[in-house]
Amino acid sequence: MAFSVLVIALIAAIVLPVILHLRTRGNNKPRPANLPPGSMGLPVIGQSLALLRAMRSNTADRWIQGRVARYGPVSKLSLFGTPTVLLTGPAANKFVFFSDDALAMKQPRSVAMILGERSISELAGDDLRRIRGALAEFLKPDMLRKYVGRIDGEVRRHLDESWAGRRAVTVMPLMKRLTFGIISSLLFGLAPGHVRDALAGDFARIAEGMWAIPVDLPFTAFRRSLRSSARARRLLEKITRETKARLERGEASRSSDLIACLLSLADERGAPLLSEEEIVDNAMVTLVAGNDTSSVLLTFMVRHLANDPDTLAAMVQEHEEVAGSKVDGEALTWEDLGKMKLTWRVALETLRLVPPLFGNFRRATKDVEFDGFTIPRGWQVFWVSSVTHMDASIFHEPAKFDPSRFKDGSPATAPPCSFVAFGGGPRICAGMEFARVETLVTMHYLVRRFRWKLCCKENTFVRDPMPSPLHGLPIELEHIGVASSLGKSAC
Ligand code: HEM
Repeated sequence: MAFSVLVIALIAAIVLPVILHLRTRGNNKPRPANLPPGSMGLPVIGQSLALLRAMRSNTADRWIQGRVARYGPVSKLSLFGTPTVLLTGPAANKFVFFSDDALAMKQPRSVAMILGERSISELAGDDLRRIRGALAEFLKPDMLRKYVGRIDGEVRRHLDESWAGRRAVTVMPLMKRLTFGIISSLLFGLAPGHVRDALAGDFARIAEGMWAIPVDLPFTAFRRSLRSSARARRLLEKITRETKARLERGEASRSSDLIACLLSLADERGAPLLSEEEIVDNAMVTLVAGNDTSSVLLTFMVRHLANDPDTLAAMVQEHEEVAGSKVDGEALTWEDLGKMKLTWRVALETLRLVPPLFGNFRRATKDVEFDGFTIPRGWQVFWVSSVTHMDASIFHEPAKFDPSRFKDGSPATAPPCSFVAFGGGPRICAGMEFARVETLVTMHYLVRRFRWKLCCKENTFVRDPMPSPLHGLPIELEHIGVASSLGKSAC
């Protein structure tokens, strides 16, 4: 049964698109002469399977570098059924991030089916500015400073429940649980419990489907993702209705959570700034964008610190100084986070070495030139972070973990758009500050309560599509005795 479904899926995924491609080939407009070098591979399939395979075997960086060595920093290929130009290097990154008029943030169609048609990743022009501005209202520092105490409470509760008293833990699933708890509390006001757990399962399946072959047949990752997305959407619609009622009764305010904030925004005529569909789609996209990325960062920080006792010792000192200025059990504040400079440098260096987002796509809205080549209208542009992050001419000894590169917050001598873990330009990660807050708060309690040793000597990871360390990073824990006292937290 499962085998025949697989065969049908393969036929649908490979043969049908080939037929479609052959039927529509004659209608294609002539291609410009100065296309970038590179092969388009097999019709429709192109290099998609090769890239996905390389990501799963942790050789995607090498795969991309192989193309750069062969064709140069600008090359053409075909990914997910669309002709694509791969762009690498700081100048190319800058071009991608600052060419909003010519390169739209258009995800493959399958992603829009999962995340909705009105999400920030699908919109352009005034709609995009309106949605981005609305999300910024919630994600801006002035707002986030109010949430430090709530995040502090989530972190301490998580460590008490899932780390305290254990001799060994597996880091990746725990960090996913923690960041999902934080983000679902702040975005939707969801308390710990089975609704939150069920939603976490749905979002895990949603993420799996986003980089899967988009075949909507039983037992495919894509079908599971669509189903989970529909279920998550129903829950968010219910939460949106309930939040609206609570706002009307004065039981919630604009700063309660993201949904309350978006519902409270009005245009100059007093009409709601966002429709309910836009609120739900953008809450979905913010959760997807913010959950796995932060958990990957925290997991790989734990991994790097296990191998770097000097950096860990310096971080412990930084956090003991912060703790020394507080009453026992008092929650962290925004001002405390400003003192955790070394910890943020460690985070940035971890992001340089293991950027959670391997790269992303744009779509050319018109024929556009870069480096003497034409990128035709309708083609995808694929930017990747790792090639720049591992360029020895920008980052000396690029494979070395060296947080001092980020002494002033950004790599001192690097050209603009060399460090692109958060993207860049007007579409730079909208949740960068949010990520900083949850990372610093988590690390504060982690390094003061535990020491750890890696259980696996082999230091590898796969991308599926997010980086995932071998076996989820099992570690042996040593408790060093700074117990949590949640009772006194500001939460
Ligand atoms: C370590 C953590 C994170 C990393 C590495 C990261 C990385 C990125 C990157 C690279 C982009 C830009 C993609 C592109 O230009 O193609 C992006 C966009 C975005 N991120 Fe993050 N992110 C992180 C955490 C978060 C968090 C915590 C949130 C929300 C709470 C968030 C919300 C968003 C949103 C909404 C966008 C879309 C912005 C737009 O399209 O204008 N991210 N992120």
